[in-house]
Amino acid sequence: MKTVLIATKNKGKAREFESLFALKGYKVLTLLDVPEAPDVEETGSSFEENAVIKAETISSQAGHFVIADDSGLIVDALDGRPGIYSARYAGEEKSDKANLEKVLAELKDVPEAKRTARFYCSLALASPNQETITVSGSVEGIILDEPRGENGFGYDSVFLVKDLGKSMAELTSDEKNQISHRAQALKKLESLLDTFLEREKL
Ligand SMILES: O=c1[nH]c(=O)c2ncn([C@@H]3O[C@H](COP(=O)(O)OP(=O)(O)OP(=O)(O)O)[C@@H](O)[C@H]3O)c2[nH]1
Ligand SMILES: [Mg+2]
Repeated sequence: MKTVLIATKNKGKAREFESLFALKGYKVLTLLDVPEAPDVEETGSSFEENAVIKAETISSQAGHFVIADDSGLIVDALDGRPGIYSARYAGEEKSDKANLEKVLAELKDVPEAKRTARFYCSLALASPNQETITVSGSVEGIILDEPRGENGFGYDSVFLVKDLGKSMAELTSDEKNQISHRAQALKKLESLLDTFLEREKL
């Protein structure tokens, strides 16, 4: 079976990539399968820069092609925060619960009309042999005033998907994988991936 290595240690992302790539006939490995993998420092100032840093660092160590995901929540009333700091918004321990509680507290007095937000995902495809490719996807929503739903991870339970009237955590994983920022970015990567992998053989 064809295998793809995703340079992530995030369990929620790993699950989603496993389902998304299963449809294409790929087995997914992540850095959760490589306990000795280093933590790559995200020193970039954009999602794209961080995705490229993670993909290039891991692909040069692994010696083959790798995909990395840098993603997060952009809240308009918070001037775009938590943005690239979404994973660590409430501190280095990376607690999903503490992160979303911090966002809810900051939006306490903000009315619904001003609670617009989007999830954004940048994917980078890197190899020691080729120029790195990046693609992105996003999905629009509104930040709820309390969590709804049990599925997903991160901020999903407070993110009302504009077009569906449900929080991201009220969607099944299949439903999330049809509309999410990650799914949309991956759709764009799909055709590029085939060409990229053909060139790897040259
Ligand atoms: O509710 C959510 N649904 C999503 O679909 C989603 N995608 C991203 N996020 C948030 O953004 C951070 C990424 O930060 P990030 O790209 O640096 O990843 P990470 O540090 O968690 O893992 P790694 O991939 O870097 O190893 C995550 O931790 C989450 O807080 C999401 N929240
Ligand atoms: Mg990270």
